[in-house]
Amino acid sequence: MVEREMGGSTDNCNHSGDTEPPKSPEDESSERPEAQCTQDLKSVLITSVLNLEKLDVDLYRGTHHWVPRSQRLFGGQIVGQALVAAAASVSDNLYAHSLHCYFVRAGDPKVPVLYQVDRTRDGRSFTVRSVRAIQHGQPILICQASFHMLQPSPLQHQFTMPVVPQPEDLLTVEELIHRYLSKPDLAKKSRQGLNKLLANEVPIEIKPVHPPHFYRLSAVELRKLFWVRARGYIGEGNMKLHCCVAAYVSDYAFLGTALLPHPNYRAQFSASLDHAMWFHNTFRSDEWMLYECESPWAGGSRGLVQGRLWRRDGVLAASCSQEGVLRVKPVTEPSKL
Ligand SMILES: CC(C)(COP(=O)(O)OP(=O)(O)OC[C@H]1O[C@@H](n2cnc3c(N)ncnc32)[C@H](O)[C@@H]1OP(=O)(O)O)[C@@H](O)C(=O)NCCC(=O)NCCSC(=O)CCCCC(=O)O
Repeated sequence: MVEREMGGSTDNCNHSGDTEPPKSPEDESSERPEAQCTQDLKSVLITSVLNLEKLDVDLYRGTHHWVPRSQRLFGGQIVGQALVAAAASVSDNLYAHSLHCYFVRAGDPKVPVLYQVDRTRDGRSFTVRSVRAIQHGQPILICQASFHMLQPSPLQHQFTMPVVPQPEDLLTVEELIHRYLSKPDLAKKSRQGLNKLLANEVPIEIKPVHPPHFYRLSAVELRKLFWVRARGYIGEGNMKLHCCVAAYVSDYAFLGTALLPHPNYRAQFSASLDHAMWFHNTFRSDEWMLYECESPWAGGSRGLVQGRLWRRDGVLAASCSQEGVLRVKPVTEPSKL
């Protein structure tokens, strides 16, 4: 499996010029001490979704775990698996620092995905890989990923992390749904929809910062903020893997951010057209990170969304950007949540 080839416990994400990769607080905190984590289930993202089968040199096969109701493959899965395939032929002293993808066809959940890697360039400081995700002989995703060696610099800056409640003070999506389901006057259609959501086996834990905005579109808050982490244990060390998990996580409920300013419309057809990520510092995708999502623009049946993944210590871990097709229809009845 590719994971074993990915250079084991090396740190392979870009650092913002530090000589030593910054320790995230969780590495020092006792939030999930290694001893306790060994009792946690190893994340299915690692054991299955991002554990590609090597078929030949630069050719891998990925399987599916969770498929959205749209029955097209989840974009984050294809991006995460493509990054695993790209990283497999990159040496341990290089770190994933960016990726750019186009989703050119819907993924078919009935068949696996093949990942064909082209070793585009091995430069002195930067290495680039191109990946085609293929089903039925046709590309569903084209992706370029770039890797950089550690090159410290005095030039460093970042935005400031938003001030929000800590994850320990918030409820998970599942806890919120159970709270909504306990309402006796909940509309039958809403109850059915929420039970379907509960049945999802999404391998990600989410704690919305503003639950009503998370479920009931309101034009008050034009940003979506939620704490997010991979379900289960991944552990320290292999930053390539954490970048692949972050790629998976970054596409979840991302495009929907473009609907926030339009509470009177809902998506009739939505799909990610592209996805770009930049990895800035080390992080643990199996520890809580704050995902700050906003939409600077929408029009012409498309919406642009941008996201920042923050470590709890305020360090910016990664930035994401995506445009999607958004065909909408008016909301006929207000949310009954
Ligand atoms: C479909 C893609 C994006 C474009 O392919 P193209 O061949 O150009 O198709 P369209 O012409 O767009 O037709 C698609 C579909 O839409 C119908 N259609 C077309 N024009 C209109 C219109 N003006 N009004 C209404 N409907 C229209 C058309 O008839 C077709 O319907 P169908 O015949 O029933 O299919 C193509 O490039 C593509 O599929 N790319 C892959 C996209 C993808 O799979 N992305 C990753 C998965 S999506 C994801 O993971 C995020 C989900 C977002 C949820 C969230 O974050 O909240």
